[in-house]
Amino acid sequence: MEHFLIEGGKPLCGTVRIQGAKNAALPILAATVLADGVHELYDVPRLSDIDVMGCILEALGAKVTRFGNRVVVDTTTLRTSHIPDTLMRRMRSSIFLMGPLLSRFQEVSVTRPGGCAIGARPIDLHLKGLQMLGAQIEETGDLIRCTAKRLVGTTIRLDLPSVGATENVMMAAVLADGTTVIENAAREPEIVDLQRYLNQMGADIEGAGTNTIIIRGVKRLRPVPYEIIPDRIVTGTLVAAAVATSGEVTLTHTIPEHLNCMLLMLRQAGAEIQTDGDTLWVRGGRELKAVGEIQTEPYPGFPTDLQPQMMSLLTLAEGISVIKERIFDARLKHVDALRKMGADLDVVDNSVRIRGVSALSGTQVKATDLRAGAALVIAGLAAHGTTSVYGVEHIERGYDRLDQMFQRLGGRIQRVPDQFPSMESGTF
Ligand SMILES: CC(=O)N[C@H]1[C@@H](OP(=O)(O)OP(=O)(O)OC[C@H]2O[C@@H](n3ccc(=O)[nH]c3=O)[C@H](O)[C@@H]2O)O[C@H](CO)[C@@H](O)[C@@H]1O
Ligand SMILES: C=C(OP(=O)(O)O)C(=O)O
Repeated sequence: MEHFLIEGGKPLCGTVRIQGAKNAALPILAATVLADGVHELYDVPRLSDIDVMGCILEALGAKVTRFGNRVVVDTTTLRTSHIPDTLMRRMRSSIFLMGPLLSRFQEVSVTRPGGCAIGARPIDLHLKGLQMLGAQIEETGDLIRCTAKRLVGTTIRLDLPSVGATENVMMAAVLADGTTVIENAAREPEIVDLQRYLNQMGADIEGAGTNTIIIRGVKRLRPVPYEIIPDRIVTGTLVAAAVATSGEVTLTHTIPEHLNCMLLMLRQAGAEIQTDGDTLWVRGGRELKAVGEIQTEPYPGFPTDLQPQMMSLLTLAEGISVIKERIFDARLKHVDALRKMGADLDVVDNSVRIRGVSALSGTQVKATDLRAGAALVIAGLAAHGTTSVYGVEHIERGYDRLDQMFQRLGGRIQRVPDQFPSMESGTF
């Protein structure tokens, strides 16, 4: 096992190109099973979650090959719609295959997906959506078997705007008979990207990005080459790191408007931010100011996937800020590690009251999930002294070589082997 060893206190400086978006690439890879043929996807980040999706597609019979950031998926050899439990459990996004496999094979069998330990993450809305399209669902022990001779379009009102359920229903409905309307749909940019991809394959979908998505079923789809959008969460992570270290960073290959809510907060905190087309420039002020209250919300609100990183930054902002996590019920596991680094944080229910301190100090901390890991790396880069961040495997789910990205910005971060295996097992 390896960990990140960070020598903090150096402002980040320089230019980085942002990777393709994990949360766009995963459903798009799942959607390849909707059409027979050879699919070419560009700007697919090198992440462990993408590797797991590749393994699942191969277990289904597809051939998956990576050439740098281009991934080629040949779905002509698909032969089964059963996903083994060991693969289902490896990430949340395994569930994205349910809708497309049901559409292609008229049946799919899966177990519950795994994923980061950030709270209960039921799949009731996914199942309800598929049922409303005409699927029969049987649960035997851990196995969920879903069958449908025919999927038929209907109006589906989601109880809450779930990103995954919106995407799963879109993918199941695209080849269904008639028209499906998803009301109270999630509006995230990755859903717009999925719509764009499916439409280029021959689908007839409109409304992604609003809370009503209309999917008119078509007879067939065909493979098309497609480039994944830039990752807004990685962009936000780098912006937060630049501001936390009082650095000056230029990010290329971004879509700045996907981060409007966070950029507004950072300007309030004292950062200077400019955008020009797909380039985002940020300079952290020397004195950071608290920002009042931030609540995580579905897009276009403040993203839960940037909450831990924003918290790291606000631990250094003068005054009191409050962050309330409203999407997941257990996404505050980074709080203890930040406290260990000297942050002044009080937790009440799902709210954290942050009293800014003048400095953090380096120590040994452990990432408990993907974005918590990114937050601890930011804290380490800003802290005095040396920080060791364990749990790198969580970070690799969503960041394409995070250490090298920060090194390019002058960050003193290295990936080093764990000397004491016991560090991995609970000395934190
Ligand atoms: C691969 C991917 O795109 N992951 C993102 C996606 O996850 P994911 O699609 O899993 O997140 P959802 O939008 O579905 O979850 C939002 C909330 O809805 C609840 N819920 C969801 C489905 C369901 O059937 N029943 C239910 O109650 C969840 O427990 C959670 O409290 O959106 C999240 C919210 O922006 C992000 O943090 C994740 O990074
Ligand atoms: C929670 C996340 O991802 P997933 O839904 O894949 O677990 C994330 O990207 O922060």
